[in-house]
Amino acid sequence: MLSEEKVRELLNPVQDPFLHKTLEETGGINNISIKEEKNHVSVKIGIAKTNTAEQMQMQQEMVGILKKNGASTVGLRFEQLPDDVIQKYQPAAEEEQEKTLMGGDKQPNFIAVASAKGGVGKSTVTVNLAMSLMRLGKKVGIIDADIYGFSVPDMMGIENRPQVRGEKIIPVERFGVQVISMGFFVEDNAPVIWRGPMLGKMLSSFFKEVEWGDLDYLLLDLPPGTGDIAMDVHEMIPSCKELIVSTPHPSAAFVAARAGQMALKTDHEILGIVENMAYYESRTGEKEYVFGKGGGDKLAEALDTKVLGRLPLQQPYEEEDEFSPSVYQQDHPIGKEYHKVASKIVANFEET
Ligand SMILES: Nc1ncnc2c1ncn2[C@@H]1O[C@H](COP(=O)(O)OP(=O)(O)OP(=O)(O)O)[C@@H](O)[C@H]1O
Repeated sequence: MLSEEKVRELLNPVQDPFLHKTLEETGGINNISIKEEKNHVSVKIGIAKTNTAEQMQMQQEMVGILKKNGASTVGLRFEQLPDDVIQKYQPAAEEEQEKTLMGGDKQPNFIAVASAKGGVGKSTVTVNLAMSLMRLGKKVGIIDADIYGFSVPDMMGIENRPQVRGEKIIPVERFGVQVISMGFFVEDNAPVIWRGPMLGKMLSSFFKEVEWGDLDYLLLDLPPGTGDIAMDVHEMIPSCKELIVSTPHPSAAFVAARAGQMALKTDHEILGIVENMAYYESRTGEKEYVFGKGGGDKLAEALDTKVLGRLPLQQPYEEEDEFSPSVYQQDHPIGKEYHKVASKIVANFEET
């Protein structure tokens, strides 16, 4: 016959699946009751998140332990641990989870490139920022997760597909940057109806199943908006910092502010804002503010951050770049502006 002490002793080492601490440490074992005549054990368990697949697994594990040790029937009830307990252990648990995200010892600095709406140049900025970081001597990877259009491979002129080595996917290297795009895995870039959970899974397999090597920076080109995918990223990579791409039109900035607000809410640091299509520079060097002016500054003020760079509308008369029309070389005026943005970003990461 099991005693209350014995039940506690048996369950003490079981781990809270979210906090990665034992139930003994979290104080998660409550109200043990034993009905001797039926040899029935019931326990109330406190864990960080209830009604999850992890809870089911834990339940099976605990029922197994108690039955193996003599209980005929087991009744477990789960409740959420008090907030102060969760807050005490959560940060360490998140760090732990992040450490194992990509398998290796060293985790890269994560940058999520976000925009509130499509077509503002988020992918263009991702690609060029990656190039500039690489030119600063950093090892850089890109995950193109913008399900509304996987534009990174085209922008970088990538025609080959990733190789598979053993169980791992080898990213495509282009101009010294490692690239994985969801577009590599869909037939002819065919539109797919993506749903939040699918996307989250896809992202996490990009972390785990891709042989990234030791990266310094991993840039995520996210779908525009503040939807599920952004939430998934926030949850998976708490240390991820956000770069927001916006256009100079004040109302565009207003929309982008919503994305930024979410980053603030979830404690994500905002690196800053890149204002794209900020002006048009005529042949004579005059700047014309085709899409208005001041949006980036307004947004920066609203989000308590800075405008890291302003990129002009690309001039149509320029000769084709050696790479591809969207990738600027180091000595190109736009390439130089990206270099400045990249340097500020490196400084941000290196001082924190
Ligand atoms: N500064 C610029 N001047 C001229 N054209 C630009 C500029 N920035 C981006 N573009 C063009 O605008 C289009 C959209 O850019 P991009 O794909 O980078 O935006 P996006 O925000 O990632 O869009 P989506 O969310 O729809 O994928 C592309 O054709 C790109 O070449």
